[in-house]
Amino acid sequence: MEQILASDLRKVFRRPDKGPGLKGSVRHLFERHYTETAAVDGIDLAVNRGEAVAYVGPNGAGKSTTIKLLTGILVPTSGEVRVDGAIPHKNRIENARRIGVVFGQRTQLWWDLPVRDSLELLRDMHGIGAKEYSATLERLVTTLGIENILSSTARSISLGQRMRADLAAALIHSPGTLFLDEPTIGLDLTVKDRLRSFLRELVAEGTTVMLTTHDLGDIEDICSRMVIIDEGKKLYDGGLRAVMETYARDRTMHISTVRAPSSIASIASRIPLAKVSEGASALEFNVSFDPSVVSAGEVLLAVQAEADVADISIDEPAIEDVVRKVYAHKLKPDVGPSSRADGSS
Ligand SMILES: Nc1ncnc2c1ncn2[C@@H]1O[C@H](COP(=O)(O)OP(=O)(O)OP(=O)(O)O)[C@@H](O)[C@H]1O
Repeated sequence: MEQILASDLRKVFRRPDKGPGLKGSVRHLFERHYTETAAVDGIDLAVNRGEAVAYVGPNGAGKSTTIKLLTGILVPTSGEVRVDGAIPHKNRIENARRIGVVFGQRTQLWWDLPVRDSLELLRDMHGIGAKEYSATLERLVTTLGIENILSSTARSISLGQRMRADLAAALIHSPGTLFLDEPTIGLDLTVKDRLRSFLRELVAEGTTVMLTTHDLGDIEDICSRMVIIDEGKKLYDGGLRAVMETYARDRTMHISTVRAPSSIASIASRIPLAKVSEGASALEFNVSFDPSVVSAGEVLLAVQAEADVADISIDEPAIEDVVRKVYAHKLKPDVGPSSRADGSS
């Protein structure tokens, strides 16, 4: 059954178009001009229960606006939206009881209250029974590792701790649908891993997750389906694997050396399956490779045989590049939950 349903969903923002200075403001009083932006422009979406969907696109594509429409924060200009059977902006309280929301940049914790008090306030707001509350709290505290921050105020904890506490706040009422907007932004790798594996567990248990992120690692770890939007319109809806294998394969290793390598060509000849290019200075160069063909370890061994390596870093493809490539090559959309490109359901 579909947990999230959007049909020809549109949201148009209207901004006053004033000329500069006082003259512009006065003229606007008599002659009103507006600029309209269709932030969400005819989106159709059907997400099944227990599905984890990555909702991605470049800056300004309309992701946050869609999430706001699905969570009832915004009212659509036209079209239909339903989450777990309810119309979010018409049944705001009912909807809030059934969904969990994490906006990575904001917190729903009370800033000056201990985390435990915030969770208790949410318990009262959602009318959760004592037994159910203590069982859910115990699970969240253990899985998210937040025992030692329960008595600290949200103001006084680190970003990683706050994100985990925020996730606990979003899940304290055991929602069936979880909306996550950049949930791992600014977190270190250990905390990211912990959050990602917890989210995988929830999905396996049947929670529906809609994830907005610029982090390809989040997407690969949590989701099996990807929806790409740009300028408010859907560009791709289908299996994640098809997109990743076609457009997000290559990694780039940036290498800096103690002495300038004698020849880039001789490095390239050792790793014919990779592409070697010059770097920003004579002491740097880059190797682009497909990890399914040649591993990072093999690349490094080949490089070390020719150059005195001082430091390396490896870039993952940016989500913006993936979107650009999907757009440029028109990867065939595989719309609909029952016909994923990678066969997942
Ligand atoms: N309240 C608003 N009033 C006017 N225009 C808005 C408003 N909110 C968003 N927009 C515009 O709608 C478009 C989509 O914005 P939105 O925040 O949904 O994009 P996004 O995909 O979430 O971007 P980002 O990745 O930068 O967060 C943008 O052009 C933005 O300027």
